[in-house]
Amino acid sequence: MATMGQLWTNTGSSLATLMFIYTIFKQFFPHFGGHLEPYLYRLFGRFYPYIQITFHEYSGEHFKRSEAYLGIQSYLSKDSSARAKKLKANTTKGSKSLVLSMDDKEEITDDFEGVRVWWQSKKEGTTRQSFSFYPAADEKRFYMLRFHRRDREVIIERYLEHVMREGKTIELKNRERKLYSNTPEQSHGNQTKWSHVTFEHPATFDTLAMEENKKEEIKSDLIKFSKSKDYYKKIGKAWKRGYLLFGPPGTGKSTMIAAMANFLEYDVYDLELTTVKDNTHLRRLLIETSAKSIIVIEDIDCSLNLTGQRKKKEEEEEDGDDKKTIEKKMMKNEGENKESKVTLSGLLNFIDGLWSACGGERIIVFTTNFVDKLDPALIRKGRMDKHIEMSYCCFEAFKVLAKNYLDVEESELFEEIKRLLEVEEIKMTPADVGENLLPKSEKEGAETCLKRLIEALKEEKEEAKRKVEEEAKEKKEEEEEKQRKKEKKAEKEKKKKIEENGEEDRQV
Ligand SMILES: Nc1ncnc2c1ncn2[C@@H]1O[C@H](COP(=O)(O)OP(=O)(O)OP(=O)(O)O)[C@@H](O)[C@H]1O
Ligand SMILES: [Mg+2]
Repeated sequence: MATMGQLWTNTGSSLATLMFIYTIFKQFFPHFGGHLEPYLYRLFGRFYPYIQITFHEYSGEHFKRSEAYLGIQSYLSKDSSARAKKLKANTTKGSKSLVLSMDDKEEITDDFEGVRVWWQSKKEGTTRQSFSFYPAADEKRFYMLRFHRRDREVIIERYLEHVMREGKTIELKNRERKLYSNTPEQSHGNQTKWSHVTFEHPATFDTLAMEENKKEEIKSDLIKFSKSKDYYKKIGKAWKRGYLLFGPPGTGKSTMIAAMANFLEYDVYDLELTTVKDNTHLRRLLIETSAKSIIVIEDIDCSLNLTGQRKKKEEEEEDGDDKKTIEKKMMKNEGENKESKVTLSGLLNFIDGLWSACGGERIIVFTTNFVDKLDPALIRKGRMDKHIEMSYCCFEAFKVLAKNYLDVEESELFEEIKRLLEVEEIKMTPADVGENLLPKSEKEGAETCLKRLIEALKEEKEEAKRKVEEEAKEKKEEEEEKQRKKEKKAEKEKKKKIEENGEEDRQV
């Protein structure tokens, strides 16, 4: 004999079947039994053990597609392309590839923590033929999530959050990344000051010529940062990190930024400080940046004219509080340079003032060729948390370039190159090494390119030798000049003293 439980289950499933038939029936005869519907649903609800949640495509104002709907669409795209029989392909604005999602009336299942749920893509709307720019006016699309009521807690408390998080991640992965730059204010009136193009720089950490352990250190630092949302919250710090890249021109600072952006899949905001009118404008630009982005200020020393100012400072006063003095200089700079009134304190505020905490998950990168000339206040830890020196090409870095440029991992010419770089300590930037390794015609093989590099390195050595000799000569001449001046001065003083003594004798 059937137990009571089984009886209820059977009744429940029969009612569910009835309800299903009724829904299909309704699609063909939409006006039938409208007044009965509330009673039917109430009766049905008593036995039907499932809960349904709908997520509409357009909710709220401004015809903006709902974030939840888009998140679910992305989340389901990974499963639906494998499981659903009818798929729909879409190009979404800002997405780099086609988004496949299940077609209307399709259903797929999903499992989470041992709980099964059903997702259905649905559409409701009029059959009337009309024209509208907004599909929401005629058709209302939505996703319907169905789950057993005993799983309510798991779904509400964890599953939905999981869907949104995963969906966001897929969305971010699929989106076209952008390179923003700030344009001079006058041409844009009150509109947003960032303009953008698609970011397509091919540099990656694999193509970056650098010691392997240094690369790994930077990569793990970036990964740690991107996964530390809760940690930053716990320690009460805004979720951002500052990097200072310094080194001579052509050592890969800009390339490193591109590699970082590609590694983290972040957007890049290239901030040109000289076109920023004042501190308020700078703050506004910061607010307009999105999360998951790298804000770059290249050649910070040139942007704020700190080097020139610093020279004057050294002449004027030997010691004193660095920050105050530079700030003073920058105030002066305001008068001299009508175009930009950004001050050091404005920039410091930009990096770690209260506004900088808006949005979160941002990396700020400064690059400079002259790290010693920068204000210590600007680059202290906490503002620029990680200082990375980009230096001349070492043998390990050369091997990366040889592999990338020539597909060569071993060659007998490597020994000579190693000797020149390590024993002779010849300094050549990765940019120059790369240029020498680059085949200049179809006929040029790897060996020709490597030999060209060896020649160039030797030339560099001669050049360096010449430079050292020249510098020594200049120094010697300077010393001699100094000595001459000193002797002249001593002679003058001696003469003066004799004259004074003679005067005194006469008076006596
Ligand atoms: N470490 C490197 N690894 C791979 N390629 C490099 C590296 N350094 C330089 N290059 C090559 O040299 C070119 C110039 O490098 P990059 O613009 O990154 O130098 P930089 O340090 O930013 O110079 P600058 O100080 O003048 O801005 C790049 O296009 C890249 O191809
Ligand atoms: Mg650069």
